[in-house]
Amino acid sequence: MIRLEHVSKTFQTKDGEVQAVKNVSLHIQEGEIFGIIGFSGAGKSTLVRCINLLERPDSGNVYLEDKDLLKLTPKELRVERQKMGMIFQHFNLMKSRTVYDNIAMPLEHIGWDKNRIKQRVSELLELIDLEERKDSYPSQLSGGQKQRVAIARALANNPKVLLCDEATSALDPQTTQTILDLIKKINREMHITVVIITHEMAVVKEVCDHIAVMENGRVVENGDIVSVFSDPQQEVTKNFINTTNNTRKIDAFIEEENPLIALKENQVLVHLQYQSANTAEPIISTVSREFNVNINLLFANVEIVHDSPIGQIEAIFTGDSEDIKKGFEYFKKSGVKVEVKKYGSMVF
Ligand SMILES: Nc1ncnc2c1ncn2[C@@H]1O[C@H](COP(=O)(O)OP(=O)(O)OP(=O)(O)O)[C@@H](O)[C@H]1O
Repeated sequence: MIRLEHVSKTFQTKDGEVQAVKNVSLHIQEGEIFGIIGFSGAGKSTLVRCINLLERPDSGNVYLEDKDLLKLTPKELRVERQKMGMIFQHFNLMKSRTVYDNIAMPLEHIGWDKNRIKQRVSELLELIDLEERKDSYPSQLSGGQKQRVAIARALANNPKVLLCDEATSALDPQTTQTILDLIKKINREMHITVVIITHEMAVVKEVCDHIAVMENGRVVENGDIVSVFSDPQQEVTKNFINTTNNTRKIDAFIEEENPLIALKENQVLVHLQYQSANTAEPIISTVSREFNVNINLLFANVEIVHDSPIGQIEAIFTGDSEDIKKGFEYFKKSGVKVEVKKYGSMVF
């Protein structure tokens, strides 16, 4: 649906050149919700603006349904752009226009007649559940309501793609959830491909099928959401994942030599990770029973990513080193990942 090939974008500033996007290639499939995540300044906004050519890349190609957007005439590009709606962190609504008029605006621009506009706007007001607020002005709406109006405006012209630039970053968690539910509904029921850029892992975890992680203008990791969550490769990805759970607490405990994890000589501190297919409890009790290893759970966390539970456990194992090793083998055979975080004084 959308293909970026070797896209780069550099800005000239008074302090010199800023390479915002460096040689990025991505393929966004039709019908998916694709998340682009990265810390502030990673280049996410610039990249997403290269998709609809709000920013023109310096080099590379941008394809929408196999059309190379950079090769189109201005008139052809206007037609292709209509296939992409966009929403923003601060909604970008026209303050002097009512909800109805904000949604109608893109349709007026392309010359629809009043009756056709009226019918389309009422469909959209129903979709966003704001029929009774159609005569309100943006200043009379909450943040979540404003974003719903912005979504309706972005969808007015029946686009095939919805680009969301930090669309929930200005909203509280509960309102974020209602906007994410609406985006999911639009994706599933209207078959609109969605690209979400965000710095919030919780957003990605909730809605995305696929994720690309950006750092310093590059895409450093890219894959389906469950694979990236269950087996992150890059440090930056691990940091993002840890923002949604408490496993990084254990690293802080290790760092500060917290007494909670002071180990005796026959103990090790272990991180276990498992997926839905291998629910941990029976495996833990089997290892404990069969290999005579005492397992004391410190933290446990289960993330539901795309309806698939991914569990993380921090535990202290106590026992003979040979038995603990056999226990590790049993976990690995059962599909549970094992990482020793800290040793007592035993030798493996
Ligand atoms: N129009 C511009 N002119 C000059 N520099 C720019 C421009 N737009 C972005 N940049 C710079 O490019 C880099 C990437 O910015 P970008 O906004 O794409 O990152 P981001 O990941 O979206 O971050 P944020 O979430 O903070 O918006 C930053 O160093 C930024 O200062």
